[in-house]
Amino acid sequence: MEAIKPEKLFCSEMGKRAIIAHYHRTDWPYQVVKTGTELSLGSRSVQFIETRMLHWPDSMFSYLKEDGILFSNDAFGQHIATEERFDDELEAGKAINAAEHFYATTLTLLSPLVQKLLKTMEKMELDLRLIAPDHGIIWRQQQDEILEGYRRWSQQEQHPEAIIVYDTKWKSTEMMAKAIAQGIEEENVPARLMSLKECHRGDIMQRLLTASTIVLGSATINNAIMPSLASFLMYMKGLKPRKKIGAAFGSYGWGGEAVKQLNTMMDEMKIKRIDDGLRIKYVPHEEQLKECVEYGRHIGRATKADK
Ligand SMILES: Cc1cc2nc3c(=O)[nH]c(=O)nc-3n(C[C@H](O)[C@H](O)[C@H](O)COP(=O)(O)O)c2cc1C
Repeated sequence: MEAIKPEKLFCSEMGKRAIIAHYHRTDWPYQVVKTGTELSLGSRSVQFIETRMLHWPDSMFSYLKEDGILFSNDAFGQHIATEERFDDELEAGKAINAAEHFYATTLTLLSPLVQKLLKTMEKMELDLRLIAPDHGIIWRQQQDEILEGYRRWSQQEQHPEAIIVYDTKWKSTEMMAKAIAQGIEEENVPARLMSLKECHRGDIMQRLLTASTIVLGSATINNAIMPSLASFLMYMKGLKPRKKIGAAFGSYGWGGEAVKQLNTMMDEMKIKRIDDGLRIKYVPHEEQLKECVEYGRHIGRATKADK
């Protein structure tokens, strides 16, 4: 600011408050704008549309009417590092995939606001020749696809698929996870094993954005679930995924509290639990693995029955 010395600094009221909270400068030339404000730049004009909480309080779209460019702030963005500038310069599907990851890890909890925003945009009948988010690539070919993606993701549309998120110390819970996955697939429902030792929590949330079923597995350690599960579930809870069904399992030695704790956490997240879960003492033997397969089939059937 000291170097540029702008004549005016256009921002929303919330933007002004945020800038002051960061830089503590009340003397900068703020010019507060809001939805509907139009700013003439000579041969061009900018229209502002406030998009509060998408995903910061000060978020705002700026629309350059004459060129059909929507500077969309965080919306429609991606966490992607690439030399390319435009969606069509990336290999097919890569930009949408990155946008889906961004949505799953940043916007899921704000889905009701996204739905409202999409309606507002529809009413405004914007000519969207370019959508330029703050971070990520610019959409110049796949505008319809990204808007359709936001419609589906914000409505949390899902398909029958079970994501098995688990951790294990000595592999008994993993043996259970694999047998449960087998049972789910025997019911012709896709099952994806996601070990917390191998998968990033963001990647799990992306898969969970469109999958109907979450199956949580943990060994009991010190009367509790494993720390990796606790960390993942805290993250997941914040993102507020909706319309899920769930189940829990785990190996234990004596008290076996983990499954009960997983159940409680699912209840807190309003996940519709299939039942009270499956626990096996120490290492599962052949008959118990069959029980796990049967439990998987039960989850598969519940997944198919869930509407
Ligand atoms: C450090 C440690 C603490 C444990 N604490 C408990 C416990 O509080 N309650 C329990 O039921 N089992 C406890 N166990 C036993 C494990 O739950 C049991 O060995 C289980 O089979 C491990 O499953 P895994 O092979 O999937 O890691 C503990 C094991 C370890 C290594």
